[in-house]
Amino acid sequence: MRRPYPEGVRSPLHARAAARTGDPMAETGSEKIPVTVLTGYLGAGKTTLLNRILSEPHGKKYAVIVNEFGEIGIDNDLVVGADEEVFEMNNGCICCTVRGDLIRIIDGLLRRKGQFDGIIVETTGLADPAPVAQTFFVDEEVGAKTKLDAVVTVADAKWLSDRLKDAPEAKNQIAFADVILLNKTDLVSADELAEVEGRIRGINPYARLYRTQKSQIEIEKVLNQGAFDLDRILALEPAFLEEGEDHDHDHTCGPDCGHDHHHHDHGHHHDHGHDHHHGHSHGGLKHYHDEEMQSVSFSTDKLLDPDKFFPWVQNVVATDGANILRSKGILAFKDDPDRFVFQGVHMILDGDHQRPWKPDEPQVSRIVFIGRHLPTEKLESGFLSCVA
Ligand SMILES: Nc1nc2c(ncn2[C@@H]2O[C@H](COP(=O)(O)OP(=O)(O)OP(=O)(O)O)[C@@H](O)[C@H]2O)c(=O)[nH]1
Repeated sequence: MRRPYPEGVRSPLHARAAARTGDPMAETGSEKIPVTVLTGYLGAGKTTLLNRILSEPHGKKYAVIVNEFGEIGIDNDLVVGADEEVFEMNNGCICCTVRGDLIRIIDGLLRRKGQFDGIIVETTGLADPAPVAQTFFVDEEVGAKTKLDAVVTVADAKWLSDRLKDAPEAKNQIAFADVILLNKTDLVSADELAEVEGRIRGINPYARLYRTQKSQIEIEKVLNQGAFDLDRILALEPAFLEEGEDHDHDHTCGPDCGHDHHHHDHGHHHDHGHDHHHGHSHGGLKHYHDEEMQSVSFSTDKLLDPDKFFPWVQNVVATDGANILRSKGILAFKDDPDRFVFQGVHMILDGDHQRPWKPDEPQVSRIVFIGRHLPTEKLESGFLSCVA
């Protein structure tokens, strides 16, 4: 049975935080099939990367799902690897039909469980990755058996800067990424490369970034990244935050440009308007922005109250979800020995217990929002008001 979020999200998410019994494997989702979403603007080098992954002697079997936009199936013919099964989604409308297609294909794959180790979804260069990524949160059956491992974005070192000016999808693809391949480095000078890297960092300071030619990269840096494991991403943060801000005045789409507005939940309004805690004494506020796209993160070493946190974060995404592309967090709740990790795409949230906090590990809660026009101070004071 499928239950579309968001009305369902309240109980499952909260219930999972509360439930301390049951099968621990199911709780952590460690048996779920990892899904890698491969994105990047037209011609950036996605298929090149996919072929590279599939050609390596990794001894694993991946199912590949190719999403094309208004084209006749070409990409699937370009994908190598006779052993791999390639499924094609070919629909005009990225926003709605693709999700249905994707769910249907994955459902079919799951019925043949055990035959593959991972799923790779190559999206069209014109796709906003949000609806694809959301599928893994929205659909209950798909979400129960698969987990979004990472969004991997291939960026064209030569053309990305231009596309950031005129193609909102290109910006979203960067903003969504957990891993970025800055590809085609052979086509630009060292200065140009530094410039485009700065622009990428202006949009997304958290992703792991690799400079590549012909999408050449070790497979371990792309697959099985565990996007849920924010440690790594957040560990990188301070250095990136010091690289300076990138002020460009590109116009990108407004809050209404998202392609997933058909399931918004507008039923709640925000009431966390307090503006105290502007000081950063709790580990504080960090932000980085390029005029429109921002990343803000907060942390606290005080334990959180789940009964405060979940209503708050659900209210935040219900209110500002159109502007929040991604949210991620590692949380330490009172009376809970486990780390709770969550991530969201726009107004859809998902989360689970991950593993026990280690004895010597500081129980610091960290949360990141990536998006446009973020109400930074409101977010910070709201987050800090969730302290138990
Ligand atoms: N010079 C240069 N060319 C590259 C590099 N990587 C890929 N290419 C070429 O760029 C072209 C596009 O690569 P693809 O891998 O098909 O790109 P894609 O992102 O799958 O393209 P779409 O399917 O159109 O979205 C091909 O001709 C590649 O050979 C690189 O690092 N340097």
